[in-house]
Amino acid sequence: MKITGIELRRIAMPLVAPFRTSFGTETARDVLLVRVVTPEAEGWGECVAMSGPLYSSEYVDGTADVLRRFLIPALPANVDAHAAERALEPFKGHRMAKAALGTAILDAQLRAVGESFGRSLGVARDRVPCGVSVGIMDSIPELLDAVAGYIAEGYVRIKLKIEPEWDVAPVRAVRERFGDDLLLQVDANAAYTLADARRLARLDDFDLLLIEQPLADDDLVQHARLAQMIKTPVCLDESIESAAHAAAAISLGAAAIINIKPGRVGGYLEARRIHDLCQAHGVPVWCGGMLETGLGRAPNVALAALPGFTLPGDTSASRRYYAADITEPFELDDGHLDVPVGPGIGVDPLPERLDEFTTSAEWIPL
Ligand SMILES: O=C(O)CCC(=O)N[C@@H](C(=O)O)c1ccccc1
Repeated sequence: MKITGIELRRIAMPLVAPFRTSFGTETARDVLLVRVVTPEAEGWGECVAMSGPLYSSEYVDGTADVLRRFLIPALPANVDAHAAERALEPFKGHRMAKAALGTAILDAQLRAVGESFGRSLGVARDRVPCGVSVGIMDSIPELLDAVAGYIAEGYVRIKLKIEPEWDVAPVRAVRERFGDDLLLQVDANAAYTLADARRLARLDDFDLLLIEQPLADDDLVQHARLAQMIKTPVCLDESIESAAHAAAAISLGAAAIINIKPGRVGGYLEARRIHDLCQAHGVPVWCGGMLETGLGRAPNVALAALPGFTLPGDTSASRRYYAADITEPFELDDGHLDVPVGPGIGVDPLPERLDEFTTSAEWIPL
């Protein structure tokens, strides 16, 4: 495929409510979108990097810079998703930037031949069960109201953000209010250390599906030690940036479950490799979220339909974060989202909505 040019478009998307995690509070997303233009088709990729390097080392201005100065100029004249992945290999890290570019190329490539993303992955399901992520709140009554609302909307799994001083009490309150059958898990975003093991072991009383990223992103050995000290299965997110990381985590016993986020691991080709590796080792995976707009949500829902995704992911409806999405909104139906069936990622930005949220647009001719 010959790329005519690439657009780097920034949009500002207000969140319906502040979203608080152990590393900060989001009230709006400053999103970088990559649009790849070829004579046959256009493709879109959403970069999941946050405004600041708090979830990972990447941040949105940095991804735009590395795309403009290094990644885009490195693309061969004739490119497809695999060739692009090979061409970007020499550049260290910047996986979220690589993922956005690679996804836009993959989307254009699939649209050009009329193949859906799900079909290209070989998924066998046409819809996926959806979980929802619930931020840290100011009080437990407020948390219980929020959880009640999401359960009423049909979400099949609740994930609670936790941090020291907001962990055992909120989890106990949710368990007591909504019963033992509720699929419930927690996400610490690396807020604890091994010194907190005894505190984290108190969560074993609540039959959680998993505890996500309890310790530092760069410490598989400590996670393996913690896994020996608590009953709740350890799930890794920030620690897993590649199939090699996943293999190391599995062999060390640092992860019983893995959260796959295509943006975090450099794109959907690597996400697929991690899925296949985990399936070979009997390690369940689920699809994480980074507050994506519909452009990023669509390929995630297709990915989540692969057989190894046996746990509900953070593939929530658009309305969980946005009053108005830049695509037709993803709507929950009986706790599920339909896998898009159109060519490529299967959704298109709504032009007037996209323009409404655009803060900058830069055209890079190739
Ligand atoms: O549903 C979503 O898209 C968000 C799910 C979620 O909780 N994402 C968390 C995470 O650590 O996984 C996150 C939030 C904000 C920023 C980065 C990551």
